Amino acid sequence: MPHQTSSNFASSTNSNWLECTWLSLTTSFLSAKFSAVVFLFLSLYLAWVYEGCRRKLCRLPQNGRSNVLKSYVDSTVNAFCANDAVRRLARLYGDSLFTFGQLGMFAVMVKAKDNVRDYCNATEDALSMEAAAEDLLQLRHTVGNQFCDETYHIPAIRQHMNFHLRTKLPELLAEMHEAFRDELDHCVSTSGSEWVLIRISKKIPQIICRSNSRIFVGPELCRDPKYCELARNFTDSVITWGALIRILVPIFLRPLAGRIFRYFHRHRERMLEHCRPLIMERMADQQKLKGQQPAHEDMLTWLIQSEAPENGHSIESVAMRMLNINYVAMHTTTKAFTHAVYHLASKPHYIPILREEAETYLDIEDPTQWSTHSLSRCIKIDSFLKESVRLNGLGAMYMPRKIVRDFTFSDGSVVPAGHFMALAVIPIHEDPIAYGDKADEFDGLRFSNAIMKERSTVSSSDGGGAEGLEAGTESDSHWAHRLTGPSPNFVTFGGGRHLCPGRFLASLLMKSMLAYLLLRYDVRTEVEGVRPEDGWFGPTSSPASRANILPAGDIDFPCPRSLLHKRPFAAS
Ligand code: HEM
Repeated sequence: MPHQTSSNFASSTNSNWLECTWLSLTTSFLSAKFSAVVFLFLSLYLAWVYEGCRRKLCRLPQNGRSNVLKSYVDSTVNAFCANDAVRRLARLYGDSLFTFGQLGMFAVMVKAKDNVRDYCNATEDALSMEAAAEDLLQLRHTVGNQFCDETYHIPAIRQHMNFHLRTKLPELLAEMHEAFRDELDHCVSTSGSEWVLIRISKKIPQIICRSNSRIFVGPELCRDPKYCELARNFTDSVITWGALIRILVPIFLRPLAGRIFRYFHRHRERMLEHCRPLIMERMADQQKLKGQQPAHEDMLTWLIQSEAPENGHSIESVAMRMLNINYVAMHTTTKAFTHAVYHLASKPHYIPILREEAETYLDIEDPTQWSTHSLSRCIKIDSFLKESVRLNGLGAMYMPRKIVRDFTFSDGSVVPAGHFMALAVIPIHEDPIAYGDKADEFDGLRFSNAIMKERSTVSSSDGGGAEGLEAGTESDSHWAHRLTGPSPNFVTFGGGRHLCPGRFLASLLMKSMLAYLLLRYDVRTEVEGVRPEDGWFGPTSSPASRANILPAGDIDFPCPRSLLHKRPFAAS
């Protein structure tokens, strides 16, 4: 190996040093140039994004928005306190439209009574419910086009299900009765003397799912635990993942994220697996009977009887509609009823009042004997449920719509296309003009008292005494005060074009369940008189129990549970 001399070494070190210096000078010059270029592009990009956001924001109503940065910060902060933020903005801007930010998404909020009317009556080509659902929940990616495009489940509910509710009620009640027994009776004391802790939020979804499914898919499938699990959890997973995809995933990656979601959950395939034999049976039924009474009167039959979509009633199509019906029916009713049970458990002075009404109008020994007529006479139970959903709903932004073309309200306010709009349900439901000074306080008999007051006014002006209008009869028309009666001041079931067609079923089931609970159990919250607080994330709220993450057996866990105590069967 040749040895390097010191002079050689010195000269080579010198030349290396020069080379290195030259190289590092060039590199740093180039990297400075490169950094400058990167910096320039980044600044331009940020300026472009800023300008885009500014333009996007500046077309929205001035109320509720500020400069770009603050608006985006506010929209993130609002995600953790949507209820208080909406209340504050509504107080600040009165009846005017205002902009409400939620995790980088901005919606124009509507509150004034006349604006609510315009909003509810707007056509789909101006304010689109479907586009809003697709966009906000990414439904096309998470559940596919067929789920979004076909809508024949709406006439199936409106025309067939509602028509058959009266005759299907005994089945619904029988299933509810069985479900209550299966879910609660083995937990509660049979002696009727001890209080037993029950995590009621785990029980209510099972009872509602079984009862609804009894008239959707019949007696076998409604008791299948795997089917019930699918029917119960579908909505929550679609809503949660849809929102996460919208917030976190860039547009071009969303189809992939949707595929991954579908691959893991397999909602469509599981629904098909469960329903295929039943749908085939109903289809064969339809062909044989030709106009006669079908052997199975349930939602699957009603779907097949509804006007066929473009590609006919394929098995896949009917299964998708069933999935869609579970999507709208289960979590709404579950949340609404859980809220009501928490109100009842924390305000036990209502129990004797409501129980007395149930004992007066309903058969206390056999709930399957209850009829739509006898349930409609229970106006105090109806009122209690309505008051509960008035104050504790599904969230802060109701009936979201995508603005397809610029929309003008009758008061002249214009909102630009491309944005979202929603009803500010909290200030609407807490409006002192509609509900008086104590609008934000729970008064379980608010609506039944209003009905009684109107009745007494009508009967005294008739001069006919009380006999003209027997308390609790169906002959009088006080529908505005009923749970199912929509108005611009009560939008729990929506209003106008998309008014909930399932509200009669939801109301019947919730009234039956509350009456059943009152007739058979005592109920109170773990901490007496304290209603478990609702959980909020983003614009959605849930009864507190959703935060319930410890095993049900852990009775020391301080999260909300209800205490149920079995009563002797016919005790008053
Ligand atoms: C307490 C329970 C329920 C609540 C609070 C509720 C609430 C609502 C609301 C607010 C809307 C209007 C949505 C909008 O305009 O954006 C709606 C629509 C709808 N609901 Fe319900 N709902 C309940 C139960 C049910 C049940 C049990 C069914 C089915 C049997 C059902 C089926 C539907 C359908 C199909 C629509 C869409 C109607 C249309 O687009 O024309 N809902 N619901």
